[in-house]
Amino acid sequence: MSDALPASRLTLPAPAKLNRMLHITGRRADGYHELQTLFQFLDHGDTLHLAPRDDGKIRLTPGIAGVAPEENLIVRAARRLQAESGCPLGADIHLEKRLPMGGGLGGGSSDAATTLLGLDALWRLGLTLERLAALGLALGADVPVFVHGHAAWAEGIGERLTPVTLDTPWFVVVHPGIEVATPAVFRAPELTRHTPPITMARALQGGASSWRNDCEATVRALYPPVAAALDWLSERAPTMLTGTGACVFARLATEEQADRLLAEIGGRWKAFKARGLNRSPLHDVLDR
Ligand SMILES: C[C@](O)(CO)[C@H](O)COP(=O)(O)OP(=O)(O)OC[C@H]1O[C@@H](n2ccc(N)nc2=O)[C@H](O)[C@@H]1O
Ligand SMILES: Nc1ncnc2c1ncn2[C@@H]1O[C@H](COP(=O)(O)OP(=O)(O)OP(=O)(O)O)[C@@H](O)[C@H]1O
Repeated sequence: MSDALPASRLTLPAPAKLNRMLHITGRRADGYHELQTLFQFLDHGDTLHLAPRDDGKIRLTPGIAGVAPEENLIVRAARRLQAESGCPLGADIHLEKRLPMGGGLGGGSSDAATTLLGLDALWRLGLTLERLAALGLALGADVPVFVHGHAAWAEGIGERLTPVTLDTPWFVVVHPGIEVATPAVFRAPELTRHTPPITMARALQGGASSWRNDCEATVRALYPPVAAALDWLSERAPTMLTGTGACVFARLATEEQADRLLAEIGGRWKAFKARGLNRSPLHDVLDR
């Protein structure tokens, strides 16, 4: 690391993810659930602007309503990176938030991963993706896939990753207007926790029409607005829940079909269209 303050500043994407399928295969002694899931990125997400500071302070603007600065995953990621590397530099970080919170789109995890990779570059630390992913895992189960930046088959709690290449359809993502608390879904007694593990080859061979999300029945029961959005969209295109919700996504073959569906949704819900991506746009920008 050089002594001089690096002059550069970076504008970086923090893309959303979808869980194209999600099975719950068990529960560990610490309460965390063993999953098998396929992660894919979207060409839609938050944007972070990062600039180094020479006084070691981490300043985030604007804050997120309801999230204290020291709890914000961006600030926590920056502090962990300082602690891990001993770097004396700080950062000014400006967040353009587009992804709904508690949406199952991994917004907070993606913001954390973009912070780790962005500050590693700005502070010229040269940490490996493996080390950054290990740092990130302590912040959230979904951080490692955003750090590695490739669509993946994930096992464990989401940290054992194998890169995959999935179909890249268009999606219409609908936010049913409520926030789902991930811990509440994982605490629910009726959640199915014993789907027999399958091989990655079998999951991929079945293809999109065979994929499902084990959280769906529980989320439907706990959050009727999610059930309503799933029912309405399913009549128009193959539709699934991402993560533990609240967002649901319809799969379309063409952008025109996505536009038609968005038009039909009108003002009923907040919704956006996006294309599935097998490589994170963050890694395209940073060329990692
Ligand atoms: C379900 C997924 O959306 C799939 O992508 C994610 O694994 C959830 O990731 P996340 O929102 O980053 O969740 P975390 O902040 O790691 O965990 C929130 C809470 O959900 C529960 N949790 C989460 C992940 C997991 N594999 N098992 C769990 O039981 C735990 O009670 C945990 O305290
Ligand atoms: N930078 C951040 N962006 C969003 N949420 C944050 C951030 N920092 C902390 N949080 C907290 O994390 C919680 C989960 O946010 P997030 O957007 O990651 O949910 P999610 O899309 O459901 O994620 P997942 O798919 O990983 O379950 C929020 O409710 C909020 O309290």
